[in-house]
Amino acid sequence: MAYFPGLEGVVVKETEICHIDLENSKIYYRGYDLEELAERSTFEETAYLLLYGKLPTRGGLEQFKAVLRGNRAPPQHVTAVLQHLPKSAEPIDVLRTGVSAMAHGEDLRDRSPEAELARGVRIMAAMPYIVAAWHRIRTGQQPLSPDADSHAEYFLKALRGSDVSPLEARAMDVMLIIYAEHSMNNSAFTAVTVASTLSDMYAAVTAAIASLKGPLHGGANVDAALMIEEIGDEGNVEKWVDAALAAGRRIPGFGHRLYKRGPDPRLRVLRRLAKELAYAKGDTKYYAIAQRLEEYVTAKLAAKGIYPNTDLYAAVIFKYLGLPVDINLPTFAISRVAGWVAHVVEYRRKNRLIRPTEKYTGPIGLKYVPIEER
Ligand SMILES: CC(=O)SCCNC(=O)CCNC(=O)[C@H](O)C(C)(C)COP(=O)(O)OP(=O)(O)OC[C@H]1O[C@@H](n2cnc3c(N)ncnc32)[C@H](O)[C@@H]1OP(=O)(O)O
Ligand SMILES: O=C([O-])CC(=O)C(=O)O
Repeated sequence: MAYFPGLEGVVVKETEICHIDLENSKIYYRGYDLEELAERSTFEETAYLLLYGKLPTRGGLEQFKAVLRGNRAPPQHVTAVLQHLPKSAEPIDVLRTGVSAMAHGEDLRDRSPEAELARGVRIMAAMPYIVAAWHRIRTGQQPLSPDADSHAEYFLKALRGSDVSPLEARAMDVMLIIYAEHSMNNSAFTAVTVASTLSDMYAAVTAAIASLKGPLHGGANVDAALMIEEIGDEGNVEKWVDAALAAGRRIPGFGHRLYKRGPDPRLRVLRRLAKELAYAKGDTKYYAIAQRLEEYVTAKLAAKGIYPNTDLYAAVIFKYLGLPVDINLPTFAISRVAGWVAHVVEYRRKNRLIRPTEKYTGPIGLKYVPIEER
């Protein structure tokens, strides 16, 4: 039997959701160039595209936005659960708990793709509230549910409790578009694996959030931000990187299972956006550190197939948007839920239980020894 550690190169499903063209450094959502979506679309429109397979008409988009608006506040018991959690709880863990809690009280017997899609949209709608409410509860403030035109603006307003500039709302919107989907990454695979047992969408998204948390996946956008803060000045980059590599550490925001021959294509958009925000805010320090990191680490590690990934500049952009560092990670989830739900629904239409196998390397035929004789 073939053995592929880390399932590298194994095809688990056919898909029409995302195509990554490694030769030409391009990503397509449902056939549309991600860079064009980042420039011309909105998160709501892109999420609709991922979920329903086509760009919405104006009426379709308005209807979708109304459904999101109508479901921003999760069932009341979810806020009550948040209010009882220890204030030290990490926002990504609280989001996992919040999404899991959303399931309670709902009749989950209908597991058809249509019913799961409707649940997925409700989860997507409520995630910004859960993350923002948790941040406010842990800092002794009341959760907010502000008026806002877009998902991005709502999230920033609910989190910060202050006005959001058009540039900030647009920057968050671009981040949500860029992070929304990326083929069979670990969290999407986790969601699909859970859903393949015919479990429900809440369970699949809860598990996907748990996967995203890890520092080899979404957690890197927190580690990259902490690294940039620790480096503190672009002049310190080389010393910091040399010391980290000498200690056998991995540099967060670098390396990728797919991008071994060049940087992550999403970087082109994010680098530009980070620069725009840096100059608009009159504070180029974090952008300069990321740029120097990109140059120095690439020069050192490209021969090994290590290039910058999305999380390097995502960390810079979130810093300029004023996000507390540990909110970077659930912000990724607020976006990626679009991809998770799209994959679960697509897979459910031709469901087959996911059940790989393994190669046993332990002993067999050992003789049982009674406990008193061991
Ligand atoms: C949105 C996302 O999820 S993007 C990914 C975010 N994750 C990170 O940024 C965390 C840092 N990066 C990593 O840990 C890895 O590059 C991964 C997990 C993303 C991809 O890993 P893999 O494809 O399994 O690469 P693999 O582990 O085989 O690494 C190949 C070699 O490069 C090294 N390497 C990989 N990433 C890094 C890094 N960030 N810094 C330094 N060295 C690295 C490995 O140690 C290994 O070296 P070796 O051959 O001397 O043992
Ligand atoms: O594809 C991956 O393995 C990780 C990644 O970049 C993502 O999920 O956006």
